Amino acid sequence: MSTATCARFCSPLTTAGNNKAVASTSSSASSKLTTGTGSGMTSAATHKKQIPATNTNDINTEATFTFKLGGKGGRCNTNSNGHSVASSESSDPLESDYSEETEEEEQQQSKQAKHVSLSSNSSSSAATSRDSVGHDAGDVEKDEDTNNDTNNDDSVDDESVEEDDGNETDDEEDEEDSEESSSVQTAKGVRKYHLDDYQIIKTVGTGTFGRVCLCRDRISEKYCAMKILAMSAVIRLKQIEHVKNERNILREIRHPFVISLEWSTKDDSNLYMIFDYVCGGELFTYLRNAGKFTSQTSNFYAAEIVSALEYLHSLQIVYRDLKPENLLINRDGHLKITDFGFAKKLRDRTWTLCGTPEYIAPEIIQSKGHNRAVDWWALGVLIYEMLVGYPPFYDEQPFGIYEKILSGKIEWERHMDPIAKDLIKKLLVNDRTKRLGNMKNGADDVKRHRWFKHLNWNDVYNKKLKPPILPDVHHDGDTKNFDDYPEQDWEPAKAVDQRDLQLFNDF
Ligand SMILES: Nc1ncnc2c1ncn2[C@@H]1O[C@H](COP(=O)(O)OP(=O)(O)OP(=O)(O)O)[C@@H](O)[C@H]1O
Repeated sequence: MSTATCARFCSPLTTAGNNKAVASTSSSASSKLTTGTGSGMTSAATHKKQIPATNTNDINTEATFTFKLGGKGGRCNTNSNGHSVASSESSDPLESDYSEETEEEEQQQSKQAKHVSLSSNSSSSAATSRDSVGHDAGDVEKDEDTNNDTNNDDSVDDESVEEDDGNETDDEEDEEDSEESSSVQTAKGVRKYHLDDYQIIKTVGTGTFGRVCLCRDRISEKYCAMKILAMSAVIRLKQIEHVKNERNILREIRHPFVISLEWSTKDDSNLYMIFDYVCGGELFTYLRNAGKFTSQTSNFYAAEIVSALEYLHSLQIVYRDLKPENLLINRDGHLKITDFGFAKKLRDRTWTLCGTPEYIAPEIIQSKGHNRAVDWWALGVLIYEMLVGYPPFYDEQPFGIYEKILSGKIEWERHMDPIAKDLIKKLLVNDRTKRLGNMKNGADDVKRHRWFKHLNWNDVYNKKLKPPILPDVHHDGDTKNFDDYPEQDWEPAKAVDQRDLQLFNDF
């Protein structure tokens, strides 16, 4: 990596509903790009914008694959606050990758996509970030995928149509329950949940549509995290189906390294999701503080992610937003993957452009249609970033990042663990049918790689490995590992009208 800088754009954040930027006393609201060495950074938010400087003498360049930058590709849009979100060009707020597309629609998309050049808007400054980007399927192209992709026997791609993974997991809620309360079967019997059960304590994170607050369940006295999404913002940014996907998928899954959704509800202005509170903060912060992780530390986190990805993929869920910002560390030092905003259930491929520029797989950039293989690609990027301190494909503009991803050139640190390097190379394979994890043995191929040779995977799942980092927390509700966000700026979201409310009927 020839440049020492990496743009980690931390965009201004919206308060729930009023679309007003949270006062920039929160350092994460500033979007200045900085150069750093990993030391001397003062807050988690500052770390978010820095990538340690590279010693250019310490690297050599090897091409692991070569691919010509094609003329087609996707465009990343950003909202007015700088958060990158699904395209607002889609005409229908309900249109999304959740619905099954007809052949005619796909042809139409293909035509539209021919007008979308990779360079078009992708260099928007706001998208120069590690924010997730999403793009409605309506603007992307179905690729015939006649590449050598289909020639490999190990390929798990088939030509089946993407599943309508709509709200098939929805349960009918008890009709007597009001919007803001519902009865849920718990281990201790049926519990009638109500929003008033939760005492909001402090904001610990903000996102595109609202914020995440530490709160306390007055009944169980447990700390939890409440994600509050302003419906008006979700509608405006055409993210209705992504939010429903997130909730539906979270309701279906349970895994030691995946965030647990306890309950979800809505009123006439917000959607609410209640999670376990993960008090250690983001892996991202620890990585920026350390500069880079040892092979052993990286191996520990990678193993927990492999375990989680294997589980998600077994349920045909592709996660699509793997990055250190979405990995939280629990009090016990184990990981919890959070933010399922781009997760999707699918049988084969999907065409929605989403992810985070540095972590996006080539087939997403090329609008080839993508599947679970994108998660294995992102794992390769993540392992590299943990070991080196910055991602393998970096540029100040997304276009530059995409060019590098497609070029296949990776700069390797001279003293990098050769076995880890071998795994990364096998994950960062442009041809997804030859990518480790996406071949006929699935996750087993990754689990059997030499870098993981010493592991007993049952021990991984059962949290028997010793975590390399134990967060500094004094109690379960400790917020010291999160930034401070000004609470006084948080104006209540405005209620949406009945028509808009109906869009969330099944939430
Ligand atoms: N269960 C949790 N426990 C502790 N902190 C959490 C939890 N869930 C989320 N957070 C914090 O809140 C932040 C925002 O959460 P999340 O990424 O789910 O929101 P989002 O609206 O989807 O964000 P974005 O718009 O960036 O995708 C996280 O980065 C994390 O720091």
